[in-house]
Amino acid sequence: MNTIDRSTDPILRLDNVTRVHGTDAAAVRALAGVSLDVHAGELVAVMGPSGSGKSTLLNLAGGLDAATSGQVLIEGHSVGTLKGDALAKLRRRRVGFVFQDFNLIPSLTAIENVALPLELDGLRVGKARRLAKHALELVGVAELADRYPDKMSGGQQQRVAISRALVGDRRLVLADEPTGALDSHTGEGVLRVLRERCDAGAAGLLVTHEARHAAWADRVVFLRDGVVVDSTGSAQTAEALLDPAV
Ligand SMILES: Nc1ncnc2c1ncn2[C@@H]1O[C@H](COP(=O)(O)OP(=O)(O)OP(=O)(O)O)[C@@H](O)[C@H]1O
Repeated sequence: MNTIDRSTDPILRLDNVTRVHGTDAAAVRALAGVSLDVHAGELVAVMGPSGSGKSTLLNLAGGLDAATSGQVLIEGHSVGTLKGDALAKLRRRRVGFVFQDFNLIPSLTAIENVALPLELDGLRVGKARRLAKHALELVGVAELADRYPDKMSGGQQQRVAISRALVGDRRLVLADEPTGALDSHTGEGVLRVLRERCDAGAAGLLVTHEARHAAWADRVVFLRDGVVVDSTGSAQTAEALLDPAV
């Protein structure tokens, strides 16, 4: 882990963000007044019980969802003011997502899936494929380059999805339980890649239920009922909060 320069602007800033899903009697306040900065070089773990707002936080951080109030800034760009193409471009260029359910496109091979965001951005196919190959190598699945998702195990699909999140020069990497489908050895490998990407200058948010995964992070933000109840440098403390018996 490296020294984080907090004197510069953060790559991700959440400023007093509230998100209410639904309206009237059905309204659920998933996040309430959350403020969080994630700087270049920093990996922040987000922990908390089911329903505490972790996925909502990640979706807002990546511009997949809009805040009810407050502001989300990615590299200084206010996500709430962007619409349509401009928002899609910001997400494609600056944000890498790793979802729980992979979201690979079934009709594309591994390398095509990874190269797609770069090609959408106008990179020439050859260059996009070279970068995609490198991203697959990083997580140890280069030999799967020409395989389709339905011919891969869950763990292999997950690693291809991680390659897609890391390809190019995304400065913000958002991962929701990225090791869910992996055995513990492969899972650790994926976290190491995420850690290395942050050490190389990206900012990362990692949602996890496991304290040993949170231990890869520089600090842990603990959510309960949509509120940050603790922000700590130690995964140990977070573990104790999750389970008072620890
Ligand atoms: N689209 C939605 N419509 C209505 N309520 C929602 C919606 N999305 C989330 N919620 C509610 O918002 C709250 C936070 O949900 P969220 O999925 O962010 O929690 P989480 O911590 O990620 O949970 P888990 O660990 O189970 O994935 C929950 O009460 C959930 O039911």
